[in-house]
This record gives sequence, C-alpha cells and structure tokens, in this order.
Amino acid sequence: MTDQQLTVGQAGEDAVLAAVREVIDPFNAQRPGLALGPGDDAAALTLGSGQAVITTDTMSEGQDFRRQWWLDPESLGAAEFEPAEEWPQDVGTKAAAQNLSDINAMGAVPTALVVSLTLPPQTTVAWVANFYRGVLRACEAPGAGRCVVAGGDFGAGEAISVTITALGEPAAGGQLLRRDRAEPGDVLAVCGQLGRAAAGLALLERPGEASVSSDELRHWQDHAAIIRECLQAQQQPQPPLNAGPAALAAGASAGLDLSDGLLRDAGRLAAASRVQIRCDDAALAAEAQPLKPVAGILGLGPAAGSEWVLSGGEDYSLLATFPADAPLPDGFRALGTVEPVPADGQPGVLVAAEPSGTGWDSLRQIL
Ligand SMILES: Nc1ncnc2c1ncn2[C@@H]1O[C@H](COP(=O)(O)OP(=O)(O)OP(=O)(O)O)[C@@H](O)[C@H]1O
Ligand SMILES: Cc1ncc(C[n+]2csc(CCOP(=O)(O)O)c2C)c(N)n1
Ligand SMILES: [Mg+2]
Repeated sequence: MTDQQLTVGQAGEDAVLAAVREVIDPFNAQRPGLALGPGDDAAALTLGSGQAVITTDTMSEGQDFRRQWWLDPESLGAAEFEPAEEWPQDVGTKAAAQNLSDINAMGAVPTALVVSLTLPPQTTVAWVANFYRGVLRACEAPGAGRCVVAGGDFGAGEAISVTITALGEPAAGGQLLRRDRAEPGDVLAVCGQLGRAAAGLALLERPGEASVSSDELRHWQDHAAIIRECLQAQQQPQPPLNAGPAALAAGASAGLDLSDGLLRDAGRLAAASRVQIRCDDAALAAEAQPLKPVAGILGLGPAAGSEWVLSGGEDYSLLATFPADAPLPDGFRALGTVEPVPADGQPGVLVAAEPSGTGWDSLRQIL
C-alpha cells in the first residue's frame, strides 16, 4: 500500500496510480459496462445503444475554487491546518458533478468519466485518493448509477487543475435534449437550485475573510440552513441527474444546464432556438426570497438575491422548455414562457429587473 502521507513528487506516478486504483477499482467492479478498466493504454466500454454523448470541463485552483475555502480560520496557524478530507473530496465531487450535469442536460445517462489531474509536486497521495472518493461520491447520486471511472492521466503543474471528460448515452427513446428546439407557446421551467452557488461563492469570497468559520455559523444560526445550502451548492453541488431524461420523457422540447447564470444560459437557449423568452417576475422573486438573509449577512441590499438568481453561475440546475399542455415532471418549477421573436427584435430573454451582472465568462478578463 502506498504511504498516503508521501507527496506525489516523492511517490511518483505508478505509486499514485496504485493508490487511486485502490479507491476506484472496487467501485468500478460493482457496475457493469466497463469491459476493460484503468491499466491499459485506453479503457473499453460496452455500449447499450448506438450513440455516445460526450462532454468535458476543466476546473482550476484560483479560478474555480480556493483551498482556503475549506479552512476554518480558527485553525489557521496550527501545524496541521489543511482539512484532510473535505477539500479534495469536494473538489472531486464538483469536477465530476459539472460534467455529469452536462450529460444530464442532454437528456442522457452518464456511463463513464475520464479524469485528468494536474498536481503540484507537494500534493499528498492522500489528497489524490480523497479527490477520487469525491468523484465517486458524485457518481453515487441518483441518475449516475451506471457511471464508472474509466481512466485518466496525471501531470505536474504549479496549480491544481482537473479536467474530466464524461461519456453517456441517450436515455430510453434515444432522443437528445437539445437547446435549439424550443417553440413559441412552450413553458420555461427549472429543476434544481437557482442562485445558491453564487450566494455560497459570495459567502466564501467575503472581502478580508478566508472562509466561513464554525464560530460565524453559530453566530448566524437563525439562517444556518440556507447558509449551509449555499455553501454546499458552491463546494459540493448535487445536480438533479434524473431531470434530463425525465424532461425528455415528459415531452420537453429543449433544455440546457445552468452553469453560467440563468440569463446567460437562457439567452443561449433563446438564440439557438430563435425565440424570445419572457420570464415570470413573480416566479423569479420567489426564487430570490430565501436568499435575502444571506444578502443581509453580507451587508448587501435585497437586490443581491435577485442578482444571484439571474446572473449567478454553477447551480447546475436543468432549464427546459415544455409544450404548454405537457404536465411538468416532479421537481420542475415554471419560470416563464417562450414567445416568437418580434418582427423588429432579436432572440433573447425578457425580465423586469435590469441585472447588473451578465453571467459568467470563463475567458474574459475583468479589467
Ligand atoms: N475548446 C473548445 N474546442 C471545441 N469546442 C468547444 C471548445 N470550448 C467549447 N466548445 C464547445 O462549445 C459549446 C459550448 O461550450 P460550453 O463549455 O460553454 O458548454 P456549456 O454546456 O454551454 O457550458 P458548461 O460546460 O459550463 O455547462 C459546447 O458544445 C462545447 O463542446
Ligand atoms: C475562485 C472562484 N472564482 C470564481 C468562481 C465562479 N465561477 C467559476 S467557473 C463559473 C461558471 C462555470 O464555468 P464553466 O463555464 O467554465 O464550466 C463560475 C460562476 C469560482 N467558483 N471560484
Ligand atoms: Mg452545459
């Protein structure tokens, strides 16, 4: 057994892979579908249908998470200040979840993940093993019961970076939930949270604070439930992985997952489908209402809740459009309607509130 306290720089690739295999092999063995698992030049999967659905997403330290988020400031300065398990597990869960969410958003079922990790040499073997435990935790979610970890790659670098590629296949029926098929007259609906991950990000990134301490959580105990929900949405998201196939089964015309903010992503659906989306302002206000205490704690006005709902990213909820006569599947809430583009207009999203943010852009630099 590889010494878990060694750094990856000391242990080397073969020993790190051996430690990872101890975590993933027993998990993979319980799931059918992996004809040849990690260990050869490539893996082989047994396909149930004629189509593979494939997506990839990268998450990097400093851009998508900070290790300080998992530090209780009380423990800063202590010799062993790194939370040994939560940090790597949460990074693994989030990296897997955002890929599983994209498979779900195609109305498909995830079958395999391929995991590429760039690691600073001082990262411990224990960190890597716990990261994979987090990846597997995401695959334990309802809807991901067939997903295995088929392989990956290790590289060294200055900051931690994770790229996961997810494979899936269309759910029963063989259709895909595309973003370019919404029709005027459809209802716009969402399954999963809105604005929680952005509120969690705002809590974690409070100016001058390294993270949210257990003391603060005690101090804010009246709002502990919503605070924990927001932190969890940001640090270990749980996308509704049955929602894509359920939406298709219910007759959904189009859909995508919300990674970059409701307005931005709904705008993508509107542009792809060449329609106008009119949001129901009362429905949006109801989504923002539970976030008001979080805005209060942060010293922000009540508009912050709406801003998180409209422009906050990383909720990994499923936004879909349904014909008006189709009953919404369990967990979906109506948010608006789909209209034709006016003769003098452009595809887009209409809301009463004018948001100040424009959603998330992975490349644009804020100068
Ligand atoms: N570097 C790239 N090379 C080729 N295609 C790309 C590249 N980056 C993005 N794309 C394609 O552009 C489309 C949109 O990419 P994006 O990452 O924004 O996906 P999304 O589903 O809209 O967002 P998210 O991945 O955050 O859920 C996808 O079909 C993706 O495959
Ligand atoms: C340190 C830090 N700064 C900012 C953010 C916010 N953030 C990062 S990626 C993303 C959208 C999805 O990205 P992609 O489209 O690349 O999948 C958002 C809203 C964060 N999580 N951590
Ligand atoms: Mg997506």
